[in-house]
Amino acid sequence: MAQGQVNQYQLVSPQPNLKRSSSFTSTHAKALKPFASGDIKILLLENISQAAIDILSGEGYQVEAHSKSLSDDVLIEKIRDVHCIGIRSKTKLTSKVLAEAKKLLVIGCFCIGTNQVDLEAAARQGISVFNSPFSNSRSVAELVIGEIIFLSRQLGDRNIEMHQGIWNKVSANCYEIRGKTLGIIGYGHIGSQLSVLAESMGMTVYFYDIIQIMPLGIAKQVSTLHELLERADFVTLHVPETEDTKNMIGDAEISKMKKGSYLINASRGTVVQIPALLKGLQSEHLRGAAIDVYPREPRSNGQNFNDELNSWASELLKCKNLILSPHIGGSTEEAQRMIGIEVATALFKYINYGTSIGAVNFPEIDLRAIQDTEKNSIRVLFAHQNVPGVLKEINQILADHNVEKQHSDSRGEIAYMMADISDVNEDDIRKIYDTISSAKANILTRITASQSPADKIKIGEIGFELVKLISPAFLSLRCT
Ligand SMILES: NC(=O)c1ccc[n+]([C@@H]2O[C@H](COP(=O)([O-])OP(=O)(O)OC[C@H]3O[C@@H](n4cnc5c(N)ncnc54)[C@H](O)[C@@H]3O)[C@@H](O)[C@H]2O)c1
Ligand SMILES: O=C(O)[C@H](O)COP(=O)(O)O
Repeated sequence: MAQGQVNQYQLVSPQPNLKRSSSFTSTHAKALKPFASGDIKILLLENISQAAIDILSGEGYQVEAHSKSLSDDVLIEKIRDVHCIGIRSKTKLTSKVLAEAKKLLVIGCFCIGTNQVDLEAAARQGISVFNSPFSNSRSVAELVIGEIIFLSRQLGDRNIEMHQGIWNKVSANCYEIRGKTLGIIGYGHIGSQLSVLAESMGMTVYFYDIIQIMPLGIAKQVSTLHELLERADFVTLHVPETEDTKNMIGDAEISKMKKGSYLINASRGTVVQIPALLKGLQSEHLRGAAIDVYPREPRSNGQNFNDELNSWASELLKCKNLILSPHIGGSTEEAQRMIGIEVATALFKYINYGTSIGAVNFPEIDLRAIQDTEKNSIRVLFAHQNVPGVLKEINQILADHNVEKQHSDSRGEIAYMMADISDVNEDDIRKIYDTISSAKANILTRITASQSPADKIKIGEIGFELVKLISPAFLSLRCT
């Protein structure tokens, strides 16, 4: 083991739903794979912040970072070999791609949206998924405020004209935003921040959400989407992509909007039907629109966005007072750094200690840190099918040992148990691992060091205790 690496050992059991290579699955002994932090491979795509790379490299992992997303073929090739993948909104982790991810333990979405990942398929394979639920909310809210002013003053068009050398000083159909009504669809992290900013600029705010939410400031919740559309001068969308929000805004909704109103979409490209938007702008029913997200988006910078938008792209580009931006709502230095730190921290805590707090598809559990009194301690992490009798079976195995602490929870079809066991020797580790990982309901069994008081040197020491427990033969079985 290279000097400076954290001595972290993880014994990863085969996942019954996946076809592991025969050498991996033939015997439990062969499946038992102690490995160090330096064996953990992390693939980061889509220009994830240096802050994340620093944290993950600092943990001793092998980090491969790419500035763009990968084609499906290359993604499948690469995902086969990694324990963790970090993505943003472009990379689609479908069940087909995940089926190839035999070693994958965890996915980090370095953004808010998680619609690009098949969350259920991931959970079924024992792969937990983390995101950053609010680190870019402020950036999106500020962008939308800017767009409201830009649209109201036709600033986008004046800017294009000036770049073409055209002086066109107009006040017709240019307005202050003070006293106008903002309609927010989706009053979550972004929608509610926006509400406060808009009110501070003299706007009246109404919002529509599927759940009852306490309004901030003097904003008012309305009970139907149509009511919101009829009231607002500006309609802005801040909903996640779900079955309900797909095609949420079409011809019928745009015709309900006030004549001369504006539409803003910085949520997901599937929420607004572009042909309907086009019709609204061409007929001048809408006085303008700002769009940050598209049904299909290019994979990397420099790619032609027209090709991606297909048939209606050229018509859209002819529209007046239409601001198009390349999905930059959350793209600020501040947001990317905060997201990098937040998600990378969740990833290493999951990899090292199994902590699943904040996971979006997995039961969320953690245990208090290991105490000095807990000598030669291991943490057993057991993701399993949520069926009756499993814990009884597992606790019969653990009953022979000193269980310092234990926590178990379920989420849908998946359950997850974490237990810290002290005073174990090499035979105990092997036996615990073999018996738990061969339980019928097993999805993924891991054995790792317990969490020390957030102190890497201490974790190293715990790992070092395990080095002494695990035979050299075990140590030579490394990640393949
Ligand atoms: N353009 C960007 O760069 C960018 C950046 C961040 C987030 N986003 C998108 O914005 C979305 C919202 O972000 P957030 O942090 O505010 O999410 P959030 O989960 O905090 O809030 C979403 C709100 O939408 C509501 N909602 C869900 N379905 C609805 C429906 N059918 N009708 C009305 N309301 C509904 C929810 O109840 C919730 O209050 C994200 O899911 C993401 O897709 C885009
Ligand atoms: O879901 C999000 O946070 C936004 O859509 C931003 O996505 P991005 O990180 O790909 O810019």
